[in-house]
Amino acid sequence: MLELKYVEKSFGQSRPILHVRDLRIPSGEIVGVLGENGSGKTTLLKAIMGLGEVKYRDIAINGRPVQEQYDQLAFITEEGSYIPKLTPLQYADFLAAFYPRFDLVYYNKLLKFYELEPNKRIRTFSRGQKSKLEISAGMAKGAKYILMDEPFLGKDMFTRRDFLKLMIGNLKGDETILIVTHHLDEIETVIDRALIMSRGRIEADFYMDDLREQGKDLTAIMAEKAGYKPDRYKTVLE
Ligand SMILES: Nc1ncnc2c1ncn2[C@@H]1O[C@H](COP(=O)(O)OP(=O)(O)OP(=O)(O)O)[C@@H](O)[C@H]1O
Repeated sequence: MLELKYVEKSFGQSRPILHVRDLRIPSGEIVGVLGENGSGKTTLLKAIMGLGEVKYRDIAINGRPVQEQYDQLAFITEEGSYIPKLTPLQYADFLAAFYPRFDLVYYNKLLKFYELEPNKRIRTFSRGQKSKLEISAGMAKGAKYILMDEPFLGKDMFTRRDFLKLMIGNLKGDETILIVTHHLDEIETVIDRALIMSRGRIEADFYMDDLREQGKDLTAIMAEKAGYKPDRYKTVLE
């Protein structure tokens, strides 16, 4: 169970960019973290990871502070958590030392699948290759809590589909996954639960089965929660 009792982040005197209270995510859930640009999704994931300063932070995994159990967490981000001066194979040694459940066989399979050169320095990889390495490392850590910030960014449709299939296919069932994305149609059938963020708060929190029972889909509920006005663009053209 990942439990955010209270987390708040703000810059100066302005309105908090993150303000979340009493959010509980039981083990094994795949949760989509959704919302408009600037709604606080990345800030939420970073707060869980303990990255960046926050005003208040009371977050626990199974009742113990997150900072005591970073080996349980993997953060997959476009910014990259790899060590650029290392090669993928050297990086594997580092990962194996830090993550007790690191799966070298799976990591090597992913490197091969993504056609990543194991003995080339990561810093010399293209943006897309670095991103694939980030995913390979993140998925092979054997972490129980996997936080993904826009894992689809800059990836073509087939790479996105493969990634989802690979991710689902390798889960053991007790992993908790938080996935920030704007690709609603692609994750709609993958996630169990959705959080919709707005202005740093969780505006909606629901299970996909309940949404389907109501005959709604993610796009409709997002538009509803965001107060999307289909004609607003016309104010620019007038
Ligand atoms: N250094 C900063 N100073 C002031 N405001 C900041 C700073 N960094 C982020 N913010 C603000 O925090 C808010 C939340 O940003 P965040 O990156 O979490 O949004 P997001 O939901 O991930 O957006 P996107 O979908 O565009 O990636 C934004 O309104 C952003 O302007």
